[in-house]
Amino acid sequence: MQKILYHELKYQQSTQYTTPFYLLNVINLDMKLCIIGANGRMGQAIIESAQQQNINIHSVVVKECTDYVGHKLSKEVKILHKVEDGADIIIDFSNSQASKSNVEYANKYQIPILIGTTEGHKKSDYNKFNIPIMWAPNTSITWNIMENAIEKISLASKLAIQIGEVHHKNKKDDPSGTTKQLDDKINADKVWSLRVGKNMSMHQFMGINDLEIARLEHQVLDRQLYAHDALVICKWLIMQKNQLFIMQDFINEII
Ligand SMILES: NC(=O)C1=CN([C@@H]2O[C@H](COP(=O)(O)OP(=O)(O)OC[C@H]3O[C@@H](n4cnc5c(N)ncnc54)[C@H](OP(=O)(O)O)[C@@H]3O)[C@@H](O)[C@H]2O)C=CC1
Ligand SMILES: O=C(O)C1=N[C@H](C(=O)O)C[C@H](O)C1
Repeated sequence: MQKILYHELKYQQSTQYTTPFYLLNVINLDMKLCIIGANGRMGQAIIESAQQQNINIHSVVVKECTDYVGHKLSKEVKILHKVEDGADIIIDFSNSQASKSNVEYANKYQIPILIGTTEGHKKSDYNKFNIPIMWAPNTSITWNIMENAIEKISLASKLAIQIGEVHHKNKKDDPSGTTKQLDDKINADKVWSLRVGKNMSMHQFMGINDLEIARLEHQVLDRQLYAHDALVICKWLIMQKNQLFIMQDFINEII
């Protein structure tokens, strides 16, 4: 019998991103999706991921569009519904200024919304609404589990803390929304950021004292990760009550 080496097996299995088992009951739900910022890097990744998962893309919003009817898509997607005519959920990866008015709009038509944008706005801007809202500066489920661990480590041990991030050169905000949120929670002693290449996305934590060094790092190899996990979160969000949620609410309930 031919032996398959462990690393070969892993390689064969890992060529496509698969949904972790604990999320399968969430992912099987049906929903009609609206994507805001559909022509951007994340918008395109969401379209691709939704198509792979047979999720119904109901409507899209791009910058030039003023009446919330999708048009001028750079990928071929056939959708021309108005958002308010039947979308179950809105996913917003445009920019923070747009997000503020998008949430007003979502609230008017009672459509749950995931806010994926960073920079220039804060969670408390979205306290006053009566729809399910997810505030998600980083939609990676793995990262959010790590963020939870980092918070606990920072509380439990006396460490000098450094957090850092590396992102692609086209990223508009610096430091990243993820870094800002983490720093608000753990009050790091040093925060650094770098902008390199086209696709880079990495967050890092290091805590140090005389007796130990703790390091955690999360590197995203493809935006499909953020897109896939954002869609899982949307499926969870449409079942929730009218409230502002953070990613830790989702993590605590699902995992
Ligand atoms: N939560 C998460 O996990 C992640 C969050 N992000 C965040 O998502 C946001 C988008 O990132 P990315 O896709 O890389 O950026 P892009 O610039 O590639 O995409 C943003 C898109 O939104 C469009 N846009 C701007 N204003 C509006 C508007 N008023 N209505 C509709 N569309 C609009 C832009 O058009 P134009 O180019 O013409 O201005 C562009 O097509 C950023 O804030 C980023 O930090 C990114 C990755 C993961
Ligand atoms: O713009 C990006 O790319 C990313 N933005 C988010 C952030 O600002 O934290 C999430 C992730 O880092 C990718």
